[in-house]
Amino acid sequence: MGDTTTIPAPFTITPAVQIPTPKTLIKQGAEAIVYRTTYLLPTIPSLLKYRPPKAYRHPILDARLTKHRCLSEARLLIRARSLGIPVPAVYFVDESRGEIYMECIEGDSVRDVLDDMLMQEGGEGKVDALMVKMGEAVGKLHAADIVHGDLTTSNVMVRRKVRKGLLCAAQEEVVEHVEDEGVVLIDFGLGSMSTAEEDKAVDLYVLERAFASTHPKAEKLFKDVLEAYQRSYKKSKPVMRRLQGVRMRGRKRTMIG
Ligand SMILES: Nc1ncnc2c1ncn2[C@@H]1O[C@H](COP(=O)(O)OP(=O)(O)OP(=O)(O)O)[C@@H](O)[C@H]1O
Repeated sequence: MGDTTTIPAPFTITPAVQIPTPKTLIKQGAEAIVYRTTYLLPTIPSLLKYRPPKAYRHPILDARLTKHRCLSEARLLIRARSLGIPVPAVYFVDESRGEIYMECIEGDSVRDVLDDMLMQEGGEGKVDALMVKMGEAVGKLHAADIVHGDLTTSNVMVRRKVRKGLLCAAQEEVVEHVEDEGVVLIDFGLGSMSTAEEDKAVDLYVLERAFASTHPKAEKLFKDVLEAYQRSYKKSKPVMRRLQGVRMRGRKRTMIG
C-alpha cells in the first residue's frame, strides 16, 4: 500500500489582488477625463488623464488616434521636463488604454489666482513675479521648439505649498503658511514640436486673448509676460514680429465677425 498522505505544496499561488485605487473626478472634457488618484503607493498623489474610446469613431481609427495623442502628450511633457521647463512629471503611460499618470500639481490655475492675489496686501508685487515666471516658462518652451497649442491662463498652474508652523510654542497655535512655488504649464494635448515662428506667435496670441477676456489689467500683465519671454528666449525677435501679424489678422476677424 502506498503512502496516501498528501504532501502539502511548498507554497500557494494566490491570484494577483487588484487593489482599486480611489479616483476623484476633476474634469470631464470633450477629449479626456481627468482624475486625481495615486500612483504605486497610496501616499503618492497622481493625476490620471484618461482618453476614453469614442463610439462615433471607427474602432481601429479611434484606437490609433488615442494612442497617438497619448504618446504625443507624454513625449512633449518628458522632453520639456528634461530641459528644465516646469511641467508635471510623467509617471506612467499606457497608450493602448489611453492613460497617462502624471504628477498632480497642488495649486490653482493662474486664471483663478490672479484676482485674489491683486486683492491681497502686497499682491501687486506677487502678480508681477508671477508674470515674470510665466514669461520665462513660455520662453523656455519656445526656445526648445515646443508649441503648447492651447496656452490659456487655465493651463498655467501656480504650484502652492502649505507649510504648517507653530505661531507660539506656548499657545501651540498652528498657522498655515501658503507659499507660491512657481508656475507649471499643463495640458499638452494639443502641443507639438515646431520651429515655425507663426506657431509660437499663435501661442502668445492665445495667451494674450486669455488675459484680455478675464482680467481688467490684462494689457500691463501681458506686457510683463512678454518682457520676461524675450529675456528667456534669445531668438524671440521674429516671433514677436509675427505676433503683430497674428494680432492684425485676429482684429480683422473680430471686425468681420
Ligand atoms: N498635472 C496636473 N496637476 C493638477 N491638476 C491638473 C493637472 N493636469 C490637469 N489638471 C487639472 O485638470 C484640468 C483638465 O486637464 P487638461 O486641461 O489636461 O485636460 P483637457 O480635458 O485636455 O482640458 P481642456 O478641455 O482644457 O483641453 C485642468 O484644467 C486642471 O484643473
